[in-house]
Amino acid sequence: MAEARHRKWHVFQTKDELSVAMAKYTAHLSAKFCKEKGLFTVVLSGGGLIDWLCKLLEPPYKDSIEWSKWHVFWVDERVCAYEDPDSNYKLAMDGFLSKVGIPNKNIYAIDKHYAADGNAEHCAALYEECLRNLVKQNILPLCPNGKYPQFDLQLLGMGPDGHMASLFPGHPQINVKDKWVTHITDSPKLPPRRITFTLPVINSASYNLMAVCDDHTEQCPRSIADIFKHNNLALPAAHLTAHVETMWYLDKAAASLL
Ligand SMILES: O=C1O[C@H](COP(=O)(O)O)[C@@H](O)[C@H](O)[C@H]1O
Repeated sequence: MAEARHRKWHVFQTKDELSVAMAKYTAHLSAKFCKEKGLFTVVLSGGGLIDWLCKLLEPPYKDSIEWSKWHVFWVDERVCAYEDPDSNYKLAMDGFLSKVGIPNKNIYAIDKHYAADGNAEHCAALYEECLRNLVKQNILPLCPNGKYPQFDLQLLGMGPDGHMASLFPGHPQINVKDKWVTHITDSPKLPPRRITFTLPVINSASYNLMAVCDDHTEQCPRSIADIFKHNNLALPAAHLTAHVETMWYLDKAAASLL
């Protein structure tokens, strides 16, 4: 494992090895937080990540993880119907969540009706309200500065252009600090309407695990090199930190320019 500034990282020879390590990391934190607090708050993203979580559906994890204590959120969501193939909720439900015993009430998706209507602003406001209610119910704590919710683990991905969640290079959402959840209606990656956690919320998590596997574009390894060698803050993913640990899992191809 390598470490620089606030970042730790591992490079894996294959996606399969990355996936095994991601399952181990997640299972370890699940056991730790379930023991300490009686619950585990996990934030998912969309994209390739859900595929790479598949090892959690295999022994020894599938039967040993205390799924009933998980509370699941999305760091960003595409504002479309739940059934739409673009939906991050659908991706996670079909590929992961429907296969484990997490109670439905512990799965916090964006509002179904505003999502189907494409109303990104309302979806963001209601998702923030949902998080604020969970703080009142003591399911989500606030981070030490008292301003933002603190999730136990966020499982993040990075787009080849260096975006994370739905914070895109050159778009103003990266600067929003007075909200927990904001929205975008002109995302450069389709679909255009999305909601996203703001950067201070993302960085308030106890543990952030960012997984990046090259998708055979030249842009992805270039963005990784830009972040790791030059700390190029024009790329939103370069801003990633966490309260306890910021871990990057890279496959060999994504790390090829390091
Ligand atoms: O649009 C999105 O893209 C990013 C990265 O996805 P990937 O397909 O390059 O793995 C993802 O993390 C985010 O949640 C999603 O909405």
